[in-house]
Amino acid sequence: MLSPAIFICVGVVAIIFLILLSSIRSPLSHIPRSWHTRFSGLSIKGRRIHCVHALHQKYGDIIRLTPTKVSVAEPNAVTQIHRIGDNFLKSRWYESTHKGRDPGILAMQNPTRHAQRRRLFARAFSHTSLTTNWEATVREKVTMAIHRIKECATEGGRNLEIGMKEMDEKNGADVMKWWALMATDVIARLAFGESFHMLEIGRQTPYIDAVQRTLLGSVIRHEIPFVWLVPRYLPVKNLRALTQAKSMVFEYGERAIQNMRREGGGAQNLFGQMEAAAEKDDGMITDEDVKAEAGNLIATGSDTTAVTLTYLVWAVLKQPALQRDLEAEIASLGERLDLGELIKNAPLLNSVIEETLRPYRAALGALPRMLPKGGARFAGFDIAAGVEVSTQAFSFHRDLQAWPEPLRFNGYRFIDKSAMTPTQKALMQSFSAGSRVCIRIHLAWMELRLGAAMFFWDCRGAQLAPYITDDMIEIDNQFLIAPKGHCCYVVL
Ligand code: HEM
Repeated sequence: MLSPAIFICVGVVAIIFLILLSSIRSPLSHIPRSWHTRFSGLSIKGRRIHCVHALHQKYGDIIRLTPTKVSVAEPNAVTQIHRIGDNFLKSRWYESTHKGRDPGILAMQNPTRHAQRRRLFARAFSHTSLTTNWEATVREKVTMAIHRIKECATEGGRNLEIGMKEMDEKNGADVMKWWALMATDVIARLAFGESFHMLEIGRQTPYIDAVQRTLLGSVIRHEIPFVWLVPRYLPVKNLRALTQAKSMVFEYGERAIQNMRREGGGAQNLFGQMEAAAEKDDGMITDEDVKAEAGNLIATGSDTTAVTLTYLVWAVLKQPALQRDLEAEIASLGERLDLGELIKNAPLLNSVIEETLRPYRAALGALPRMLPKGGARFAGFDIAAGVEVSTQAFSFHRDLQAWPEPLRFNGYRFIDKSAMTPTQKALMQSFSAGSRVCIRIHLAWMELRLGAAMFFWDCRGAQLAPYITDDMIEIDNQFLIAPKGHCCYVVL
């Protein structure tokens, strides 16, 4: 019988042999790479976007990440991958995170099913439908968030004066927390037909904890699959909660179905509207679809907006001259802060939002796609069909050739859009592009405009709390990005 030591040695030799074999047989041997990505992608896990960016800076715009995966930052290639009709389908990773269940619109691979699902969402999420049916709800939630921020920031300012300097609710308003509660309350109203009242209670519900665990679980499963197998067999509560979160999210979707049945196809019920659209379209939306999409809406619609608004406030408060200019522009618009006015007559506000989305677009990391039949040629490199290519906005939104001083936050950068070069226009993919562009782009813009405008109207003169360091705001990334300290406190 083999001793355990021999057994382990044979296993290690077999693994090394397989790694060498996959490296030798890789169809990507001609693509620039570091010595380690020639063999595996293990070294880029963890701080993925930073590692991939560093590799791009060293080896160029087209690099090999593993023996079977490529990352692309060359402007023409990025545009081609995210263009309508070029058939770069989402990679298998998306659907693998939803084994055995409807993946929902974000993860769907099949282009026909995806187009059908998008059509069902289209009417409810058009700019006109949103302003007619949802502006009042969004405005109400933003107003409440700003009220809570102002309250905490004012108390924080007073306490700091008397020398209380610890990072604490009493010493400032954590804008990241309040933006997250605001965005989640908005999307819960849309998806479930009821508010979760998180702004009123000041914290997130267990359901939102479960949604966040689901996202974390998907990332772990993708990045380190063998580690994912372990938690379900360990008697540790938090680890088991991680693996059970997805079922909880799915089951909670029942609430969305009940509300949909109660409210029918009314303008204030998203799924009711989708069901009505499906009937007209000769299609259908099942209860399972509603459950999947309700969870998806919460996952995609909360932290994306909250992180963007957090970085926006931080970046503006870091530059007092920019803050003064922005506050003056908002003050000139009148107390109502009409959405039409914010779109047409607030060039600095819109420029600051776009500039925030450049280095801090919430989904800055890799968006993986499969190369279609016939493969592609990117920047002189032929890549075979079926290979996974990903683009990461973290790299092409700070491309040294495309953007002057890409690492500087320049709130005035997008004031004169006619001065943008064709490359900048092609690369500025704040909400991605092509057929998989963010479907709630109008809702996101509404929340960003109202959130930023009301903040700089009501919290004029706000400052970053003294204990908020640049290091705490550094980008941490999983699927989305977030400040490393997971908070950003301000005082008045
Ligand atoms: C500032 C806020 C936001 C940013 C920066 C953002 C960004 C993005 C990006 C980059 C994608 C492409 C993802 C991919 O290819 O895998 C995307 C897709 C998507 N986003 Fe957003 N998003 C934002 C807000 C929202 C909100 C508020 C919702 C929901 C209420 C939402 C729902 C979705 C959905 C469902 C998709 C998938 C679309 C499809 O595949 O057809 N997003 N978003």
